Amino acid sequence: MEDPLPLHSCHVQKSCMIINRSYIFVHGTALLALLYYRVSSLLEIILAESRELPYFVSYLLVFASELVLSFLWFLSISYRWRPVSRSVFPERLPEDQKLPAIDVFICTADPEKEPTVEVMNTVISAMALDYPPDKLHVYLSDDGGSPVTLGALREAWKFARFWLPFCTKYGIKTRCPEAYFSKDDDCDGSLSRSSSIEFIDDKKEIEKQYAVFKERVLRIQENTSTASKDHPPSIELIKDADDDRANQAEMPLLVYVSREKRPSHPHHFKAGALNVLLRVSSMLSNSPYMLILDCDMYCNDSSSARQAMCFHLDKTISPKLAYVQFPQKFHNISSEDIYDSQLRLCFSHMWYGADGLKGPTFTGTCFYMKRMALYGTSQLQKDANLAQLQKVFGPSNDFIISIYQKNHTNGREFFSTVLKEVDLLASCSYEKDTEWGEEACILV
Ligand SMILES: O=c1ccn([C@@H]2O[C@H](COP(=O)(O)OP(=O)(O)O[C@H]3O[C@H](CO)[C@@H](O)[C@H](O)[C@H]3O)[C@@H](O)[C@H]2O)c(=O)[nH]1
Ligand SMILES: [Mn+2]
Repeated sequence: MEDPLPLHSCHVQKSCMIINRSYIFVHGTALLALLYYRVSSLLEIILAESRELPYFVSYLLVFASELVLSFLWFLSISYRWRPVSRSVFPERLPEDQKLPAIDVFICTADPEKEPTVEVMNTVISAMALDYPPDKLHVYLSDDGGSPVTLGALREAWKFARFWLPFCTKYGIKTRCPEAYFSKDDDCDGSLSRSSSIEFIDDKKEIEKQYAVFKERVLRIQENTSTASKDHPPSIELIKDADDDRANQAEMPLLVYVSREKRPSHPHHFKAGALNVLLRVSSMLSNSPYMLILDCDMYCNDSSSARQAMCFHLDKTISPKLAYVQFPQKFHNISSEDIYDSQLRLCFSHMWYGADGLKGPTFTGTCFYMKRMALYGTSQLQKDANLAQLQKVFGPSNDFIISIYQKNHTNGREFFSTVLKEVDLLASCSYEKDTEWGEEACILV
């Protein structure tokens, strides 16, 4: 059988590489000449009979600082040595039923510091990714255990019921509602022009729904108490009031997860929250890939999941690939951004160089991760017994089974049957005396 067509291609940016290497050669030669000059002058000073101590010390300090700067420059060569760019071919991906499932992990901690409407926009944009809904599972971790976040998430689900079909019907590109409605043009969406009158009516209607959604979230914020550092685990499957399963099948799974927090136990901030999501999701969906997002991010390209799969499913690189990192784009930054808080240098330049050597740097958000890469199972002996596995992964046998099972499930059907196990996996003492945080974990 013929090899399938590659899902992605990688090109070395040749002209850029030639310019970079010429520059490295010129700069490197100048540096070597400078170092030669410094060393020989230093020897002259040492050998001279009338040596002035202050002059000698200051010369030494200047030389030391030049050595440090030269070393830093030397390290930066790696970003210029072999820049590459990659193209993806999502049209070559297998058909929807054969695509692997994805769990989306979103972390939030405090509704007073992280505006709830924005957090919900992140959730909605993830639910609206262009990916089969039965293969998409969105988990919101709420470290504050706040009724505000839970109430708002229920409202987000209700709004998503209108928003998702609207995006699909008109091929909307910007699937974060706040970003979509704050744009002036009506041209987002491949089908918006062809059926313009219907589109304008539908857009007005969905805009009204969005205003209602925001209003309800603001009302929830007025009436309920906020974040706490001392609360039991609480996991809820978000669904319609009538729980009509057939109807809900068109929606991704949406789960609220608030892990147990006690002042006496370390919670390891975002990394701790992600590790809980890793365990809890293994009981409900166990998807082989995960998208990790901070609560102030949104998916600005709905095709990102399919693009990521072009790398994860490409047999030429997938065995060695742990994550696909997307760049972060920053908004609301001062127009006088003199320190480049947008990190443009990183995303538009350094990553291409890093990718040409070993792969781009991990930024802690906006990446599609392979679940198995986090469990560290390759380090384990093949014939490890249950006691050894519990030492690594903790006391839950169901969780250990899920690691080796590898098949994806849809927790909507059996949520109530795994609730007890899920509570154990989200408890604050679960990782005690295990290798979580060392061998099996997310560290961000
Ligand atoms: O106890 C905590 C603390 C934070 N978070 C969440 O973690 C994310 C990042 O926290 P934030 O305070 O916004 O940190 P930043 O400095 O903005 O984070 C940047 O830098 C971190 C590493 O330093 C990365 O992990 C982040 O992805 C990156 O956006 C947010 O969604 C928080 O809600 C939790 O879930 N629990
Ligand atoms: Mn942040």
